[in-house]
Amino acid sequence: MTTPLLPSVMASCLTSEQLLRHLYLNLRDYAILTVDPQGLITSWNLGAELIFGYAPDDIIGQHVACLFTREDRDQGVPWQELRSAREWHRAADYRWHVRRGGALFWADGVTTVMPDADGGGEPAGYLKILRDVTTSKRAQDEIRRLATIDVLTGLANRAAFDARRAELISFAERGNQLLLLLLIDLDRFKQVNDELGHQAGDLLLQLVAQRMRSVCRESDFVARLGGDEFALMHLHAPSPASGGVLAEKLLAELARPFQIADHAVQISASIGIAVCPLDANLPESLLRKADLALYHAKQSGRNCYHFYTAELDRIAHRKNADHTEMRQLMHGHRCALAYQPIVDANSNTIAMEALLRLPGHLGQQPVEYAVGLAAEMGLLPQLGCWVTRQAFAQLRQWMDQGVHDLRVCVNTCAKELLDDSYLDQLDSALAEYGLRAGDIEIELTERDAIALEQNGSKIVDQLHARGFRLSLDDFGTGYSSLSYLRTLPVTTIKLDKSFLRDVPDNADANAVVRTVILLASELRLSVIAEGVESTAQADFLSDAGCGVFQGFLYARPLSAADATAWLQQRAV
Ligand SMILES: Nc1nc2c(ncn2[C@@H]2O[C@H](COP(=O)(O)OP(=O)(O)OP(=O)(O)O)[C@@H](O)[C@H]2O)c(=O)[nH]1
Repeated sequence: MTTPLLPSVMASCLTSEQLLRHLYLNLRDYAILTVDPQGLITSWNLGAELIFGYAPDDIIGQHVACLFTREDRDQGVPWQELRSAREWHRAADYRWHVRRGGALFWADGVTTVMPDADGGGEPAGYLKILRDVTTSKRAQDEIRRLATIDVLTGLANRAAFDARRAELISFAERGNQLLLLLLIDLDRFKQVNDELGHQAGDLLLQLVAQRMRSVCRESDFVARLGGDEFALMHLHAPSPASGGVLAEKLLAELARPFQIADHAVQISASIGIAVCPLDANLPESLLRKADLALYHAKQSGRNCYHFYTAELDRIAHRKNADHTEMRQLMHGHRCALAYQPIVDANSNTIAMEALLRLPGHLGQQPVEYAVGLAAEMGLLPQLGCWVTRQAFAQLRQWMDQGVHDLRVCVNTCAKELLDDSYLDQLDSALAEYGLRAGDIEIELTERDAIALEQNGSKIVDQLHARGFRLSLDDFGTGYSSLSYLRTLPVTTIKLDKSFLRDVPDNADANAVVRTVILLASELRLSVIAEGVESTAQADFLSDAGCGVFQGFLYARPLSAADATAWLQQRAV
């Protein structure tokens, strides 16, 4: 509603007193009132009447405090406002006020002091001007609320969680209380989206939010941090262990099937718990520790909870250091390959297995650890490509030096083979070094071969079709599922060294080895015996029909230079 203002020509003809009087009487949107030094209302304009609902006769002579809420009155706000106006000449009035009948409205106003006529001593009174801005206040509050809630579930969102976490930590510290932070991440939620669709996934998240709320107390703070990750903060915990009780309740509640359209969906969750102030008393660090615990719960097989421990921090630091080391190794090309000869019954070297060697801490770990780390960091294609090219370059060099009938064996894993660029980089390395696919033997473990098959990958067939030799590494340590031997297009099995431990002194061990060799021969597969350490073992294997060996009896893994010398010596 607009206030009818005087036309400027007319205004210029008025005295200031007339102008003020006109405004006082006509401003309908603004409440203008005066109060005496004691706070009693002395005048009341039309705007005040309209906004507060009191006629002048009803209100003049009342204390201005009656226009304030009960809480503000209890806290002395009306008197404080007059005091501030006296000390600072004005006081902002931006708060809830009370209309006649008790309804509240949000006021935007100011209280100023009116000096007494001779300009000194006590003020003559106060002038208060305000307007009703409830609509815009509610709109602002709604905007603020929307900025702090997760629209899908109605829980607090990440921003609200961050703000509240800091507040609760200081409550906990001031009140000597324990604050539990639980991070909850649904397990394999992606599958729900993939199988039932995104809408069903959304509905599930909403139902999960409801169940979480049902497990918590009113005073607990529950938020959705994003995706399928939730957080719960619980103040006044009687002990750190109560976090475990709460986590178990949550896990049990989430384990009950969710009805989504026609489907009863069964899910689980993993939970990480950190306790303030025992684990951390800074918001970021408390969150990081709960996150480490959650990561550990996921690593431990999911559907469980885990508390933060200093050991997790140590592991995380170690992992961080390993990540840095791996990045530096890849960047500075500081990896190397060693080569272990594979010999036939006549002691001819028929192949060299390329083995990755890393310096530093990573070098002291099993090679699978480094490979897993590279996969985690997205560096596996780069590492695999480096190994392949290095091994191919070495074979080329040996061929150029006159070595014939030698293959190089390169180890791979399912993750590497599943990378889209794998075949292309193999092809281009073959072309670059002028090699044939038959010069290369690709080794993968049974476990990896099965993982590839379960993944629906055709890569093993594609490698076979291109003419690469394929061998099943560490045969006998994985599933040893004989049906895979029939279906996988492998040319060779590498009998794991654990088979040879008691050969030839133990009749049962001998029987197992003989049987595996016989089976391979029936399936027209070659067998390479790994880990041959004694002539007695070699003789036994030869008698059993295995004619290809690898092990310390012949040679340990050699540097590239030593492997070259080995080959030259053999040629002589
Ligand atoms: N329906 C739905 N899905 C979402 C939403 N936000 C994220 N996601 C999906 O939630 C999944 C969360 O991924 P992760 O937590 O890494 O995967 P996960 O399958 O739960 O696997 P783990 O946590 O390792 O057990 C991703 O597939 C996201 O695309 C959402 O608002 N609605």
